[in-house]
Amino acid sequence: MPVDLFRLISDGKTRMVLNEGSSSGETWIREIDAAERAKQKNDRAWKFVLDQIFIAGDRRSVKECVYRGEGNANLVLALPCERKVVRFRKSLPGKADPDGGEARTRQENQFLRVVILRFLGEYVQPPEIIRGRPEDMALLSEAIRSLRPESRRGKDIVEEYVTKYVDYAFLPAKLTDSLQQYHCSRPTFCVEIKPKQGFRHESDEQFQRCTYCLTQYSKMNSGVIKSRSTYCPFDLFSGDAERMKKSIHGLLKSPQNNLRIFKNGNIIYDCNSNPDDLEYILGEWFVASRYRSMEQYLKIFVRLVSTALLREFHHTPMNESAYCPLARISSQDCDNETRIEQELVVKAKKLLYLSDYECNFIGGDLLPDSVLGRIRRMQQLPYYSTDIVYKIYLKYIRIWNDNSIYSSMIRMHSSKKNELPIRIEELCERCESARTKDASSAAYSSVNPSESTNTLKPKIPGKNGNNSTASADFRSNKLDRNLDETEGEINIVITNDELRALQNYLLATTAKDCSILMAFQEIDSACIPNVAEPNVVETDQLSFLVNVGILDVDPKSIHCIKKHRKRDINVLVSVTKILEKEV
Ligand SMILES: O=P(O)(O)O[C@@H]1[C@@H](OP(=O)(O)O)[C@H](OP(=O)(O)O)[C@H](O)[C@H](OP(=O)(O)O)[C@H]1OP(=O)(O)O
Ligand SMILES: Nc1ncnc2c1ncn2[C@@H]1O[C@H](COP(=O)(O)OP(=O)(O)OP(=O)(O)O)[C@@H](O)[C@H]1O
Repeated sequence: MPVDLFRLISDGKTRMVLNEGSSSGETWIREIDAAERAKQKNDRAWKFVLDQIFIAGDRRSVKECVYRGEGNANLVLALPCERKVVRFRKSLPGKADPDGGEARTRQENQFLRVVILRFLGEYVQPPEIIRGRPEDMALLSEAIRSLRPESRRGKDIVEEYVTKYVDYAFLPAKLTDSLQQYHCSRPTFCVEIKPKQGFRHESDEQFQRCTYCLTQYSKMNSGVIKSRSTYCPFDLFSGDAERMKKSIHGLLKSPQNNLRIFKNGNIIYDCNSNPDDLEYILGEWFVASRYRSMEQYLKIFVRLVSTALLREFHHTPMNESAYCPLARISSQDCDNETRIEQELVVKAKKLLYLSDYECNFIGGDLLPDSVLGRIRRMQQLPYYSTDIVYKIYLKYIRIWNDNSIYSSMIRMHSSKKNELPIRIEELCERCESARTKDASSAAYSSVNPSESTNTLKPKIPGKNGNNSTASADFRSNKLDRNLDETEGEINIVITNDELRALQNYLLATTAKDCSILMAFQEIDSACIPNVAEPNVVETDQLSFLVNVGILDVDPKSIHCIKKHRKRDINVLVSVTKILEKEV
């Protein structure tokens, strides 16, 4: 834009330029006007967010009901007037993205719309992106500090780009609006389950226990939990009534970070609760039931939750073409180089065998459009064994980063045939030309969503093989990214199948870490509103309106492959340590 024009616009004299203007000047002005309108709209949206969070007129105290929860990466606050939540990315001190999280947030949003929706359909509702002000983040962070669990306070909310999602702890207005005529205002109860891994590939069948059950040993060993849970994801994903009941009982007994119950958006049962409180909680929930014993309450709870997990709520096309098998790999890719030390594996296997307990890996039928069916199907995406995925990771990590891997994935999933978007030779040329450019130039230069899908910019390795910009990897703030000297070679070309294996492994990881939220509101059977049939569940002479959503479907950083390798070794060490004492 010409400097004079810029000055005039920033002086607010746009009309004058329009009168004199050239056509290109007018285009600039239209763009600036649109940008200004968008900014004003964003500022209003942000103010509305803050007004719902802070106590009126006091920007230092938040309303108690707004803190919803947090995980490792994000903190979530409820927006009570809108039935929405706002999700803030957390960062370690000094590790926030320099662009306020803009590039990452935009790519995550695009990943969700283009890739995730094709797997999980309408169980996921894409968010709205809002840009807050850094000074408000500091105020917010201070004001909510006391509401946060001690163990999560190491990270803070700093980045100004935030996302606003539907609040799945409540029913959507389209279901509840019709209730108003019946003056029905019963509380909404919500059950959150983080089911974890309910499917494993044949190539990963090493142990008689599943990843979740094995991870319990390392959590015990590190003191995160006091006793191992009896919950097994394979039982939940089996679809079999008895096995599901067993798994739900396991979750209630030891909720850990896998089960939470909310009443009107407030947490009433989680890992900090006493299981003895359950009787009171369920009694309050099923107050209209003619039953009164804990056993009977549990029966209703299990039926209700199982029905919500197994029922088909939405029918949207699934991305079946993503499941085409990978080419067979050559025998040299199966060598021992990147396998976990066999001695440790054998020892753990033997101890697990002696412990005389195994997970039931038999997977039952799930309806394809049920929430469990959708999640399990995504976990089934083809990839080579975890050993080989780790090997591919080490081989290419100097060339591929989160930005390049997800840009290519988004392009692949946008294409009708699900083809890899780029010829491998083309990628090579790009790597070569990128390397000859100034190593300090940004690998992740595009924050424009349309650009980020159309250009693949491989990362430019720095001196030690480290990435030249932080933002090329989404979760750079929480991973040790100092690559060993031996890791990665630059002059090698990834094959289509290797790239697909990496991408599918990451997608499956997202599906192994997402959460399901089920909201229930009891209604009189006499006044069942005119809503779609799947949203009404009738059990034990009670009727409920139900809604189911999936959350936390963020793209996983490519470096989680390395993290998983460490986790798996740690798990086996913990298994041997604990079982040596037990068996
Ligand atoms: O590796 P896992 O299976 O222990 O899963 C991690 C979760 O641990 P969990 O076992 O569910 O307590 C972990 O959850 P917590 O922090 O333990 O609540 C995160 O969800 C982590 O994802 P990310 O690194 O934040 O993207 C999860 O890491 P990813 O596996 O998704 O990379
Ligand atoms: N759309 C939503 N509606 C209702 N509650 C939500 C929503 N999104 C998140 N929450 C609540 O906030 C909590 C933390 O959110 P989220 O799972 O996104 O955090 P995270 O840091 O990404 O988790 P993880 O540690 O699994 O990576 C959830 O467990 C859930 O209770």
